[in-house]
Amino acid sequence: MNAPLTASRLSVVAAALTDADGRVLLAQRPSTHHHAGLWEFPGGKREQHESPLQALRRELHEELGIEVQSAEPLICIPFDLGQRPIELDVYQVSRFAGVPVALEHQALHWVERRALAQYPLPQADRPAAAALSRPDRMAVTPEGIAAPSVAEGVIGLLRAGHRLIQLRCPQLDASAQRELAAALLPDVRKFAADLLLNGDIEGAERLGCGLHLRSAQLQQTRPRLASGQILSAACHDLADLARAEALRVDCVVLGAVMSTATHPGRAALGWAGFAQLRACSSLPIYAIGGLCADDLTTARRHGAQGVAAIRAFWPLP
Ligand SMILES: Nc1nc2c([nH]c(=O)n2[C@H]2C[C@H](O)[C@@H](COP(=O)(O)OP(=O)(O)OP(=O)(O)O)O2)c(=O)[nH]1
Ligand SMILES: [Mg+2]
Repeated sequence: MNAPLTASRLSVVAAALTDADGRVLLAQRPSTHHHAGLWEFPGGKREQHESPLQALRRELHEELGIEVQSAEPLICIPFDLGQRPIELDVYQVSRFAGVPVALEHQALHWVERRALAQYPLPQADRPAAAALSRPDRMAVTPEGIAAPSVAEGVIGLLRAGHRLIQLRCPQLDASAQRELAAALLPDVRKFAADLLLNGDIEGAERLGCGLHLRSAQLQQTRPRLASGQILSAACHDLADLARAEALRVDCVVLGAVMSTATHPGRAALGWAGFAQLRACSSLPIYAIGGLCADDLTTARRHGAQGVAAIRAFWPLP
């Protein structure tokens, strides 16, 4: 199945305004507008003669009565599933003059980042809410190394600031991988991080940790996980993304974006191919395949939550 090709997307700019406590401003759309009553990031359609930042300044002046002083690109989300394909270009704005007033919206709320997903948002905004509240890197453990070295490497990842780690140990049997996860969980929790157990549904259910579904497991029913247990899934195409969405996963890993030494035979999506698939899903998506931390800016520009990688993040030689 191919993603539908889109000649042009409507260019929309929006702002994640943040206050001194890091909360984000959500605005309730007017009752007369498309998506009435849903909560959004203030902004609007970019006019032809405008740059994204000029459009953002104008929209925030019109809608909130504030003057933007600086804006950093957060994520640019191509999204083709709505009434009209859009490209939602979201900027983080922490410096502005004035106090936001609802000049066009029904209401304004300053929202804790973790609570953003609890608001009814337009589908296209879901990846932006995730970009504001979840890690931009997923570190995956390398195969072929002994359990003590995996444990040492995972502690190194936590110390280096990684907060989302997928434990993938095809060299161990399922019970040894589960044992390793159980031993690592106290440290993972101490760092307020999440550990995703690769492929072991029963293990994740028992240990109360996260779970990363292999693409071959996407046909199954939703695992019984509590709301704090992150569910992610490996996806390679549109059909995988649709199944992951039906399973209500929290995020997916999509690739390969670049061809890699570990999967030489698999055709690479390239960033354009990645964005085309991204546009057909409302899930937060980590890009994988020949990528490293230097690719984070490019990843965000193509609508990715961030980058997933094995060797690029692994702290041991
Ligand atoms: N501003 C904004 N628009 C969004 C978000 N998410 C989302 O799907 N959209 C869609 C809704 C609209 O179809 C389109 C642009 O919205 P808009 O209604 O704000 O446009 P505008 O401010 O220029 O308003 P108007 O001139 O049409 O009255 O983008 C979001 O977070 N913020
Ligand atoms: Mg608007």
